[in-house]
Formats: sequence, C-alpha cells, structure tokens
Amino acid sequence: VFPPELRFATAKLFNRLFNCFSSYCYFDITEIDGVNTNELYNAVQVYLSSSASVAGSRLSLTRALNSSAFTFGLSNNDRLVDTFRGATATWEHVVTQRQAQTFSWRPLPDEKRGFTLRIEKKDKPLILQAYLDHIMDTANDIRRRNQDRLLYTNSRGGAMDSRGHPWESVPFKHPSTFDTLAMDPSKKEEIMADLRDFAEGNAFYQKTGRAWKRGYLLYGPPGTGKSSMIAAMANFLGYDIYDLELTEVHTNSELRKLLMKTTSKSIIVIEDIDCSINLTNRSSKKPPNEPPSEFRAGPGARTGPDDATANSITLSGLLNFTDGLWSCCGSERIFVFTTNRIEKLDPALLRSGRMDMHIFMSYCSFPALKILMKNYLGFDDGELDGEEDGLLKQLEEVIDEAEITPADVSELLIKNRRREKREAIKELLEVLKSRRVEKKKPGSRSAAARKKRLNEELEEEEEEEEEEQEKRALESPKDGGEAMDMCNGKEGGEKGDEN
Ligand SMILES: Nc1ncnc2c1ncn2[C@@H]1O[C@H](COP(=O)(O)OP(=O)(O)OP(=O)(O)O)[C@@H](O)[C@H]1O
Ligand SMILES: [Mg+2]
Repeated sequence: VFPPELRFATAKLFNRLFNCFSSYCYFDITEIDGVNTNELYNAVQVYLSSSASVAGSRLSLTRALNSSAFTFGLSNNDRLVDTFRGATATWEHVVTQRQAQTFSWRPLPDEKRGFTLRIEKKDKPLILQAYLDHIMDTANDIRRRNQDRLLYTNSRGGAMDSRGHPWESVPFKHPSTFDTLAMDPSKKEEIMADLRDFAEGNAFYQKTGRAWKRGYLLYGPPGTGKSSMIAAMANFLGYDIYDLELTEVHTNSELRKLLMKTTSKSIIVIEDIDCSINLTNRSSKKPPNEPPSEFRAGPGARTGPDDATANSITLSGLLNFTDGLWSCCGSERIFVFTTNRIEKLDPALLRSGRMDMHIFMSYCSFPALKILMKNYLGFDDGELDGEEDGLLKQLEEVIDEAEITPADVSELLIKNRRREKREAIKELLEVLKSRRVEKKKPGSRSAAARKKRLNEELEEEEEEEEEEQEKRALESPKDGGEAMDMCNGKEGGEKGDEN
C-alpha cells in the first residue's frame, strides 16, 4: 500500500525507536568492506570455529589450501552465543543475496555475507575493544596451528601478484629438527634455549624497549648443516620462512617493501650473504678519520666501490632492513644470515643487536657423528660402548683430524644403510682414516693454511677488480663522470629518504 519512499522512512523510524529502547547494540562485520576483504570477518569466522565445534547444531566444514586440518563454522543465518569476561556476545551469520551487480573493478560474490555481533549496551565500553583483540589473536593462533607452515620466496623480482604481494609461497615440509641435527648437544641446547627465550620474551622486549627480533649468523664450511639448522629453527618455533633472494632485489626501497609484507612469527633468511651483494669491508680504502659511508650524509653518501656499483642495493640498505625503524613494522621476527666466509663480511653487519648470536657450524665432531649414526643406521645410545674392537673409540680418535662435513658423513651412511650396521661403521672408519692420512701428507695444507690461502686469493681478486675499475674510469672520464653523477643523484635521494 505504501509507496517505497514512505516504506523506507517508516522502517528507519521503527529502527531508531527500537534502538532507543533496546538494551543491546549491534555491530555488522561484512565480508567485503568496500572493495577490500575485511580481515575481521575472516578472523571472526576462524574464531567461532573454535567454539562452534562444541556448541552449534548446524555447522559448515572447511579445509583451507595448504592446511592439514578441518575447521568448523557457523552455517548461513545461524546463531551462536559466546561469553567474554562475564559478558554475553551473540553472533549471527547473515547471508543475503546480492542485488543487481554494481560496477566494480573486481567481480563481487553473489552472496553478501556478514556477522552481526550483539552485546549489551552497558558492556560495550568494557569489553568491545578487548574482545575484538582477543578474537584477532585467537584466530591467528588457530590459523597457525591448522596451517602448514609456508616457505616464501621473492623469486619474481619486484613483481607483485594480483593481491599486491611480492612473495610467493609453497608449503614448508622440511623434516629437519634439532633432534636430527648433528652438532654438539651443549651447543644445540644453548641455541634452543635462546630461541625459547626469544619466543616467550614479549614482556621482556617491551620492558627493555627493544624491538622483538633476533639475529643469528650461521657460518662454516659448505655441508655443515646451516640450511638444515634454519629448517630446524622453523620447525621448533612453528614459524614461516621468508627466503630472501638478494640478487632479485634491485633497490633499497624494494627491500623495505618486501620486509613490510612479511608476517610476524617468521624467520627471514638470507643465504650466502657474502655472495649476494658486495659487502666487502668498507674501511679498507677509506682515508683515516673519515666516518664510514653509512654515516655520511649528502650527495656523496653511500657511493663508492662497495656500495653502488655491482648492485644498487647497498650495505646501508641491508643494515636498515635488519636494524632500522622499518625492521619493527612486525614483531617476533628472526633474521638468519648464512655464509661460508665470515671474514668477508663487514663488521657493521656482525655487531651485537644485528646478529645477536654467531653460530659456527663446524666439521663433524664425535658427538655429531653419534647423532648421524643414530639417524641413519638406527644405533641406540650406548650400543657400541665397551666393544672389544673399540669401534667407537677408533672413530673418536680419527673424526676430528679427518675434517669431514656432516653432509659427507651422511652420504656415506646413506650409501651403506642397507648393509649390516657394524659393517657400515667399519667402512666409514676406513674412509675417515684415509682422509686423515691424506691431510697429514706433507703437500696437503692444514685447515688454517687453506683458510689463509683462500683469504689471500680473495684479497688479490678484490685488488684486481678495483684496479680494473680505476682503469676503466681513466679511459672514459666523461662517461664515467656522468654515470657516477646519475648514481649519486639516485643514491643520495634514497639516503635522504632514509635519514
Ligand atoms: N649438522 C648436520 N646435521 C644433520 N645433517 C646434516 C648436517 N649438516 C649437513 N647435513 C646433511 O647434509 C646436507 C647438506 O646440508 P646443508 O644444506 O644444511 O648444509 P649447508 O651448511 O647449508 O651447506 P651450504 O653452505 O653449501 O649451503 C643436508 O641434506 C643434511 O642432510
Ligand atoms: Mg645451505
């Protein structure tokens, strides 16, 4: 009977009257807020899944991509009552058919979904904010528990996906754990305790005014378990891993954007940092009393052989990444850098606060060997103790001098794992003995001598490179000058930004 305008006005009036006299207030949480997905909607859905499994009579069941668990949810237009700090909250899942498709850059779903929260007006100032925070936290926890962990990579370079994400991810299923990791048990225990303290240290970091992050530098020869250690850390803490490929990052601001798109409770890894960008010691060619380039301001800042030639991402950019204000845009994050040559790294990168713990992954020691024997051949603790032929004792005598990596030992054990256990060990012992003899030959160099020679070779290479650059600059002064000016302009601008 009523014309539509009148009908609308009457409904509005009734609504107002109802709201005035009702002791409840209502909050609509729609799935899509304008064009963006409403994070709170997703969080409520996940949160209610924890109580719905117990209370609801009609439930929807879902299993997310990459997830190994099922979640329950409220069915369409169903209700559920929850309590928080003594107050009652009633949730209703409201699903309505969307009217004619309005113009939108992205197609909207046919159904309009949302949750309506009803709480008493008197409870609103007391619980609303805390309740919503509680929902977000619980939802994140449930997601983490249900979702398999992810391994992210920035292999697309700076390109973003349709949701504006620069990271690509795959489920992370590395089976390495601290149990399977072969290293000294005391060292292992120390690292685990450190990780545990970190994960439980929210209050401590708040109290001391420190950003909730920690840096680990893993260094040692190839095949000593650096990557396995990272996987073990992720499995131990239940964190995602962001494997940052620095060679795919072109500018400092790109690096910052990548950092901003990482989540909390994650490990950000840069493998082989010495090979990724030119991080040679900046003080080598610097005139005395001149501050290091990262502290210099103005147009000449952050240029020079170490900073802006080979790659436009600079050491300062990387330092800011791990330690600057931007590094705190999330919390509970671990930075792990790995290198085979710690001496190649700039001291600024190694200082406390950036890399809090330096972990040397050494050649296979005797305790580490026992762990590998247990993993690969199934030896129990003490199984070989007190043997007449003293296999264990012989292994202990030769292992250090053989300077063999856990990776090499693993390979040998895998090869012989079908043989009888003791035969496999004897074979390993033979290999270790022959390696020891090889190392002792007059022509063969000791580890220290090899390391020294390697350093000398690196220094020679660097000097040659610098000479080459100087020569090129002299040959084409005009071109070189222009190139340097352009570079200065760009880099100076970025530095100004960061300052
Ligand atoms: N400490 C270790 N404990 C258990 N397994 C190990 C250990 N070190 C190496 N391995 C075995 O050797 C293989 C190579 O190890 P990993 O990739 O962790 O070495 P890495 O130190 O990262 O080497 P690189 O410096 O070349 O990257 C792994 O598959 C792992 O099974
Ligand atoms: Mg590795």
